Amino acid sequence: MVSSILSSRCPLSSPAAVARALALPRMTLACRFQSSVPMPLGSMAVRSVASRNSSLSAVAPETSAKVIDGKLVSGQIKDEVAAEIARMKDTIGIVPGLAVILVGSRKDSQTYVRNKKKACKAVGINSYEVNLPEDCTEEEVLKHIAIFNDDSSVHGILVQLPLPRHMKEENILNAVSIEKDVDGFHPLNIGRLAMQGRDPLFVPCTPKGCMELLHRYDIEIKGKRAVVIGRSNIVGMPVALLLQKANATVSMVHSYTKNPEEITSQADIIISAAGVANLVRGSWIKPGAVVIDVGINPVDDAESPRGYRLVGDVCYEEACEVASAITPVPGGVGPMTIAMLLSNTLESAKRIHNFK
Ligand SMILES: Nc1nc(=O)c2c([nH]1)NC[C@@H]1CN(c3ccc(C(=O)N[C@@H](CCC(=O)O)C(=O)O)cc3)C=[N+]21
Ligand SMILES: [Mg+2]
Repeated sequence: MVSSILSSRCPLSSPAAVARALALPRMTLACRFQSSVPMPLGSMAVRSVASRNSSLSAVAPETSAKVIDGKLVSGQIKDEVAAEIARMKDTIGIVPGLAVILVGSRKDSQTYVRNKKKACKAVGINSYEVNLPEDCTEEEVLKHIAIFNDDSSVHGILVQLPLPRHMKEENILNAVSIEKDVDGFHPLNIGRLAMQGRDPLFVPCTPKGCMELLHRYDIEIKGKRAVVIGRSNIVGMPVALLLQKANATVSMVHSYTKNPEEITSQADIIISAAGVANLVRGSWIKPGAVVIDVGINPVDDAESPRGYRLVGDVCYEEACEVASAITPVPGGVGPMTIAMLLSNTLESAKRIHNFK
């Protein structure tokens, strides 16, 4: 399965992409790392155009990273999940169910929820959705969680994050039954993830998706140096724990890290979840390193129908010339997050109904 994936290469950039890159740095480098990391804006644009031009004329294929195709792998995983769901339905007549609670009307959250529902449908998971207004009370959300906790047709419960500011995330996440916590955000599941010799009932979807990509591309983790950029509860922290459990030596880089480039350039594996476009430059990456880009940053783009497009945390074109393998954005970790949610929901239904 992997051989066809392994041969796909970083695409050469189009003239339009070069033009966009010139406009990019000014918009995107206002990041929280800026005070600690000197990033010469002018030289970046010049350097990246120079490297693009050379790659347009003649680039040895060996210098271009393998693309880790999350879209492709997520499709394989969805097929596997769909087959298991069909087998379960045929054998015991049970169909897995996922309940999604969305509070407020953030456009990005609505898009994610819509995509999750679509993905459920594609693999045969029943999905249930509750939409609550931005100004509803915490009690209202807790009430719906309680209903889903007690509903035997629901095997997974997901409360879309972020929640409105007036709610305490901890109270909400605490209320989800750990048996149905397909996001893996319940403190008990996180606590077990952190402990040696214990396993959570669920591993958070995005971190699990990153690990699954490394595994399916036969990238060794044991004994390797891994650097995680960002320390969020939903990605940075849990993915660092998973890497550690897989016997990597793990460092965390965050907004208070002095000279992050010095740390990242020692890494065999970089997982970036900072939420800062173009943070990770080519010079931050050790030649041959594997780069997993979790960033999903909107940048203005008049040519795109939505008026913006999504980029990761990593300067993709620069990284392609240094890394041995890299995930694109879109088409990398994003689709894997959804595939892992489906897989966690199936796993939950199998466990609840003791289906092997
Ligand atoms: N309780 C909770 N659980 C989550 O798992 C959760 C959440 N809250 N809040 C927001 C983040 C973000 N997230 C993504 C899911 C899919 C893509 C995805 O499919 N991205 C596509 C393309 C997206 C596009 O083009 O719009 C890609 O990268 O190729 C991205 C991001 C889940 N999250
Ligand atoms: Mg992606």
